[in-house]
Amino acid sequence: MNTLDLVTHGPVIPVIVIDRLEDAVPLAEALVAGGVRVLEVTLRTPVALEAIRAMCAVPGAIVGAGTIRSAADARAAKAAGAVFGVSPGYTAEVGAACREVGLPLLPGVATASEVMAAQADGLNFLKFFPATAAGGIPMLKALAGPFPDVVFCPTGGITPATAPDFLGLPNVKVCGGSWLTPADAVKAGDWARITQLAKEAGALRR
Ligand SMILES: O=C(O)C(=O)C[C@H](O)[C@H](O)COP(=O)(O)O
Repeated sequence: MNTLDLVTHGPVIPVIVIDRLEDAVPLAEALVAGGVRVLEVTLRTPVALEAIRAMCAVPGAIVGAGTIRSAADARAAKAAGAVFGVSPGYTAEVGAACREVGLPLLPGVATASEVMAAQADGLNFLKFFPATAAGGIPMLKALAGPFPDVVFCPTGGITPATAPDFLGLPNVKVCGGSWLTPADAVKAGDWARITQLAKEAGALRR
């Protein structure tokens, strides 16, 4: 798989935090039912790898691991069944580990130097993180000049209200965000609400 294939499934990649393993499968099913198949599960919680393993069995789900910060994270994500990895920033170590284990990487960048480092390692589809705090739409427009060959997935601080403006940029093909899986909805097991949020995200135009 090429990470750019991920953009063909819809305009939003949900960023998911799983605290309770038993939420993993119903949450993935709720998102897929709403038409959102590409799922980024952050490695922020102790059950994240087990959650990835469980979610991979959900028909239609395309499960990746977020918060890849080290070679060990890349190896663990691959072993858990993740089909892509997302990192908040980029290091050559993480890039090399992902290549070694065969985990397509969507690496995070926030500056021109980081774009250059990622491109030097052959990566041209990049997460712009933290999108809003790091300059938002003006920054993405500015980066389009020197980097016409880079496609971005802005993530961080994006809302349903601001997503359409990001998605309207020529160098943005998809955006990421946690709003599809509000913590209170997950805690309450309100899967219908998550399916509805997924449907609304899928309808955002780009
Ligand atoms: O753990 C990670 O590496 C991440 O994935 C960071 C997330 O991309 C942002 O936290 C997105 O979160 P929101 O700003 O709530 O949409």
